[in-house]
Amino acid sequence: MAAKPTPMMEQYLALKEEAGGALLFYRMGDFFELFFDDAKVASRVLDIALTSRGEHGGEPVPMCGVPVHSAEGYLARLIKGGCRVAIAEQVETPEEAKARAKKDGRPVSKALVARDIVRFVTAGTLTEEALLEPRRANLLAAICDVRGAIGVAACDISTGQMVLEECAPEGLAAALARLGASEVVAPDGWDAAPPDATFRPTGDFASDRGEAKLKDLHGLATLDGLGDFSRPMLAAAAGLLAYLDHAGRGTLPFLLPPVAREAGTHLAMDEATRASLEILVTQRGERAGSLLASIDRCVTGAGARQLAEDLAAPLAVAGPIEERLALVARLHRDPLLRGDVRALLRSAPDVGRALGRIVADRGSPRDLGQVRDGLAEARRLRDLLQAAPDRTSLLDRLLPALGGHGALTDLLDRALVPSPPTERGHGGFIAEGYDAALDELRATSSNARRAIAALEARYRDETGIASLKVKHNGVLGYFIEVPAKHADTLMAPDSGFTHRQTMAGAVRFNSVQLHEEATRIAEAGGHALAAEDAHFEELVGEVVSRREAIAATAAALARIDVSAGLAERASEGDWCRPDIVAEPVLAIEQGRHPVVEAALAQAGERFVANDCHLGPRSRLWLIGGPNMGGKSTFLRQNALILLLAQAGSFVPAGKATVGLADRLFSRVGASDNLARGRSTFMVEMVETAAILSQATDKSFVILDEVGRGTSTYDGLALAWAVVEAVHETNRSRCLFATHYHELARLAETCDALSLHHVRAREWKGELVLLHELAEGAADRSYGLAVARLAGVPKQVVSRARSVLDKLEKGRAETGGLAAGLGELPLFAAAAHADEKECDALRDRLGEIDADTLSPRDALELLYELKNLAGSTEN
Ligand SMILES: Nc1ncnc2c1ncn2[C@@H]1O[C@H](COP(=O)(O)OP(=O)(O)OP(=O)(O)O)[C@@H](O)[C@H]1O
Repeated sequence: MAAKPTPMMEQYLALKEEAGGALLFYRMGDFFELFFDDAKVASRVLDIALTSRGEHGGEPVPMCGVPVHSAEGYLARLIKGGCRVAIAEQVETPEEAKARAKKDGRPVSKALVARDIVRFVTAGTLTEEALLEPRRANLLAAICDVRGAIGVAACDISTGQMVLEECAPEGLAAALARLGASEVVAPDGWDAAPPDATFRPTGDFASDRGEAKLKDLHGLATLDGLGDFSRPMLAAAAGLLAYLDHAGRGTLPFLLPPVAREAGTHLAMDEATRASLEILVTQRGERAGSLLASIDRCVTGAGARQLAEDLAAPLAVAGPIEERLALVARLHRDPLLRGDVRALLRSAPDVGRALGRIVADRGSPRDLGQVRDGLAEARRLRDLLQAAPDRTSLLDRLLPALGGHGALTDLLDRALVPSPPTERGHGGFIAEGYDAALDELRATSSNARRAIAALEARYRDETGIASLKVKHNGVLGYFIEVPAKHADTLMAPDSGFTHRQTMAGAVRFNSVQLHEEATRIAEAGGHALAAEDAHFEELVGEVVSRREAIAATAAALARIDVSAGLAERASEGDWCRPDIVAEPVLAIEQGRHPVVEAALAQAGERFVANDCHLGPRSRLWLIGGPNMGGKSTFLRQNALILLLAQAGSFVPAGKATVGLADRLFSRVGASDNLARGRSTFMVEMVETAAILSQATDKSFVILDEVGRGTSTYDGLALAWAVVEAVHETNRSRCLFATHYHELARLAETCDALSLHHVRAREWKGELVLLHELAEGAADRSYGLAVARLAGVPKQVVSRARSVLDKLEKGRAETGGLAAGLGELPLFAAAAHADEKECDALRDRLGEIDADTLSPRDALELLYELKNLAGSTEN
């Protein structure tokens, strides 16, 4: 029979049950211990030793532990490793536990300290400076379905921002891709949720609870003043708030009033487009090499976070884009002002995140210091900008938010030392002169310290022992120490010293005077600590009461940093301000790809700028040319230019006119893509299907070698049909790169399609890629020349040459791959023809009176119908 679990094990198991899927950090003295499977997971993720302790059910219990004082670093690694952690703290002292046991009549010696889970630490609920990346937002999102409409609530509890939105079920993946949340919460058993979501009870996602909770949180009678929130939005908000409440064990973090995100105000991009354009991270998941990394010149973490948000969700409305552009232009024109602004911002701490910690009750004296310094810097920035001529409308709106904190900064200035510590418990952060009583207590301590120093000198004199020292440690407090050989003098009964401890080479003593002085220090120290603690609470209260105004200041600082950073980037790279227009055009002169250009510059090479002119009469460009010729680069650079323009940035071009797009699509051919579980060709087709069903005449689409993941004939046929569909039905602006020369014949039937190619030359047998775009179809592929360039052995290339000669001869004789396509009706006509055949089938079916058919007639009819349908099969 297994032994009964110990009381401690019982307590552990109950807490573990409460922790559910989270690892349980069980506080034991100076350590957080983990047991059973939790210990195995943690020892693997943290690479720490797995030991065991006692037995449970006859088996040794696996265990590992981390010291409390360095727990943050371990937590960070566990969270990065995809774990969630429940922190179980001791919630009473051993003395209290004993007293409780005594009261209940239990043996005092076995009294167990009560423990409770005080917090769940999860990827989306972090506020600690050490656990957060300064330049990345940390979002928590909650999603749910209310009668077919999806509600999405997202917040960044490190800064308090909260956004609610609604979308169609098909839009959920794109919304989540845009948010890039660290953690997603969804109702139990909802299969449309991402599999790695945190699932919570369905009852948490009730819209009326969401509404009531938000009103309560912000002290409002109605939410109408904040925006128009739909039921799905409020249901998602309810799920989000319930999860935060659960994670914080009843304490909600800092949340600003929610903002409703309106549909149609932003440029829509799906997950595949984001991935292929490498906007925030590259396809390998790294920031270096992304668009963001190549344009981020922000000098503050908050600015970098805002820039990432701007790039993830560019705008689709001209007014706000122009406002952002005007501010970038103002700072671009004036390098001196820009330099001053950036210098001020550089020394501003992260006010938003410090505020987030303070409001969440996890703030430190250092956080108060950061709020003080950040607000002071904001005021200086306001003074600087207010004195500058030609302020833009955005700046005029931001300036008031930079000031208005005079009373608070004065208070913090007077109250805090210049660099307050991160530890609140040791005091030392309240400035001298702020509180006379505190100063007195400190004076008492330092007088006593001086008295102790004087005692040391006196005792040396009196005993004649020059090596006598007064020391201090955590266990004994103050004591007198002499080398063992002199101990006898102090051991004498009338010496005035009392023996405390004998060490290897030294002996320790106490004296009445020393004890008195030490007590004075301890008492004064204790009172001083209590006084500082009370001041800390008051100051926190002051900051909390102004939290919305402080958050507005933090947001204004971030926006100005983004604008100044973009202006800096524009002047570094000679970028231009784009003209934003409503018509569906994209006219780029001397456009460049910011990431490729920077990479080439590092290698000492020059990027060849190219023009792009898409408009109603020429909205689809078919681009051919050799491998490595620069087709993909050209496609992407134009997509990025449009994206940057709509995010309110200058663009890497000599001149740019950008017609606002509602959606941006980017697809790369199958083999360029990383395998994602499905066959690469399947992925390509799924993504192409999404474009054909969603792109509009306001969208911009780049398609790179669609169809190359399958056989030549299938690939060509698909590419042909896709180009026709985009041209005839979607009517989007589109750049289409292809290796199929045969597609050039589409120019004969599609009037808004034009042919282009990237230029190359063979010179003295070598291939020279000019990376220059020219009009007209590509003359040949240069595939073999590229293969030679890449180092394919000579014999293989020359063998390929003879195979190619044969193939080309065959093509000349038969008319090639596209022979016969001349007679093919246009896409729209073909689609119509399909409908007709389908209708014939329907008509015939309609004529049938099933009740009167004999079995023989039925069989014949089946053959007839099959025949009819046969003409539509392929
Ligand atoms: N405009 C340019 N100026 C200078 N170098 C360029 C330019 N465009 C591309 N390149 C260089 O050529 C390389 C290949 O470009 P890219 O991938 O765009 O070619 P591609 O035509 O799409 O090739 P493939 O058909 O093989 O996919 C780039 O990595 C870059 O180094």
